[in-house]
Amino acid sequence: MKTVIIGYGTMGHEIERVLIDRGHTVLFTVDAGEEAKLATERLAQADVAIEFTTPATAFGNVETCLRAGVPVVCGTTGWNERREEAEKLCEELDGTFFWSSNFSIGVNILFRVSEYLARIMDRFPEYAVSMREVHHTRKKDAPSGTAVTLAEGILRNIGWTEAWVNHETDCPSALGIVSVREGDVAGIHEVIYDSVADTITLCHEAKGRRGFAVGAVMAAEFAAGHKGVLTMDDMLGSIIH
Ligand SMILES: NC(=O)C1=CN([C@@H]2O[C@H](COP(=O)(O)OP(=O)(O)OC[C@H]3O[C@@H](n4cnc5c(N)ncnc54)[C@H](OP(=O)(O)O)[C@@H]3O)[C@@H](O)[C@H]2O)C=CC1
Ligand SMILES: O=C(O)C1=N[C@H](C(=O)O)C[C@H](O)C1
Repeated sequence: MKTVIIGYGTMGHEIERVLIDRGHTVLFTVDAGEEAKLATERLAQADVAIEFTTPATAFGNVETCLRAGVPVVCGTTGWNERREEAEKLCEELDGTFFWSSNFSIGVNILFRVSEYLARIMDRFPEYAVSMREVHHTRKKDAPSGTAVTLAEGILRNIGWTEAWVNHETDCPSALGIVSVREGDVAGIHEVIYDSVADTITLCHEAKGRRGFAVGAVMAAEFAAGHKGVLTMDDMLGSIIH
């Protein structure tokens, strides 16, 4: 598979290592200030592009790939307000756009388990639900994209919750997400149900960034052979359900 890596930072470098390990070719990488490399005729030589940049730049890069007819896998978080626009553009152009807030297999298992637990907790309003996420200090967005996906899954399944807020709260219908930034933490996510009797905690801790990169490359392999707006459910649906 001939790939282009857009965003040659921490994830871009990790993804490059995984691509090479899996026998793929990196045609070129693009970092901030190198956007000229994304000329259609160059980009169009790729089977797939993998985009991990910043909340402010993700939409533009996804649009460029779609207009060049190149399937794009995007892991950038913090640009939810423009994702629907990207999905519409993908449909209009009959392209391929695969986004996930978290490409690691472990977190995608957590997403499923959390929704399952939320369906049970719907019947136990004596619990309060909250979340905590911890990441490195370079992270630009809060709460993390993964925390937002987890929160959306909980809100969909628990009738006594109404909205998430990005701080601690005593409001019983709100899901408070606490974001902590320290050191070089790769990513910790906790979902906590607390009552006077006990506490139930779901926790995922990434041991590094390899798991995100392997998932993103698997997504690129999948995207290179599929059309439309793709998700981890499309890729893993038959395995994790
Ligand atoms: N979905 C998932 O599984 C995961 C998602 N992420 C997300 O991926 C994103 C990137 O994370 P990470 O690699 O740690 O961040 P980094 O800051 O290490 O890397 C981002 C890179 O993108 C570059 N960049 C900025 N603007 C552009 C542009 N217009 N075109 C091309 N490159 C550009 C930056 O350059 P410069 O520094 O010079 O600005 C930097 O090198 C974040 O949104 C993060 O939340 C991270 C891990 C897993
Ligand atoms: O910025 C990161 O590092 C990460 N970002 C993603 C997120 O916002 O959820 C995924 C992972 O937690 C690492």
